[in-house]
Amino acid sequence: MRFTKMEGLGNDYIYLNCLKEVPEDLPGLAVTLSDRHFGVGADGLICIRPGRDGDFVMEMYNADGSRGAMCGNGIRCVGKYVYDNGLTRKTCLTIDTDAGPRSLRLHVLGGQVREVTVDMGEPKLSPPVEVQGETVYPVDMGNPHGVIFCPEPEKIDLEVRGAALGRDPAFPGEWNIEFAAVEARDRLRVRVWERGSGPTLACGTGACAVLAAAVKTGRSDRRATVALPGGELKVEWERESGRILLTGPARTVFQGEI
Ligand SMILES: N[C@H](CCC[C@H](N)C(=O)O)C(=O)O
Repeated sequence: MRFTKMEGLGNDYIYLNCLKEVPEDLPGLAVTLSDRHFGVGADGLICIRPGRDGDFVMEMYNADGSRGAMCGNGIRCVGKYVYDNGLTRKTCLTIDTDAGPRSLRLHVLGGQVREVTVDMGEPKLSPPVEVQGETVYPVDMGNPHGVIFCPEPEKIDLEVRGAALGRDPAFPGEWNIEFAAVEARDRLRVRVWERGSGPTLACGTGACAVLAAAVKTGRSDRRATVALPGGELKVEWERESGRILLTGPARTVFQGEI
């Protein structure tokens, strides 16, 4: 089986072209291939399938085999994959996800996609909750996030603190947890613990969740740069449409066969 390893700000997934056939036991395959010692190594597995309402379907699995409803870094790489591999010539396309269809605009340079803008839809914010002594801002980006503002996210032990919060009974089904510092009204610094994958170098839906919570609480403007360990994402929460636009890179690392 051929695969393509791709990354968006170091949030790396293994991509399978499932347009014609779908391997059995995708959750099990996600676990096996994501292993960074005995497998290919990744934050999870993404299968590209024929579109339902959109042009293609993105089916995403975390490294522990659990299904993810939406993936901001991953969907940018799906856009790059289908264009660079000649599966589409469209630079504006729709990708179906478990969280619903998402529109992409591919920025092509030299015949290859370098950067992608994704319409991530409308964030759904709930009132803050006090959990384990933290004020957590729940934001649904099609997947569940808990945002915590703090002065130095870099000092957080994500394996301990992120896991404990993400698995708190207050958050049914486990949540993705972001620790965010506000550097300026147009710049946020974020560290992420992802359910099903652990600490990651970046999280696209998480970056959107942080911006939404920061705007809602008066901490930031509607357009900001979100700086993560793997790099920077541009995020804008449009006042008119109420939707969040996410812009960032997408890169192919290597192709392989298993
Ligand atoms: N890394 C992804 C988010 C994965 C979320 C996944 N951990 C889940 O919700 O199960 C992103 O760039 O948006």
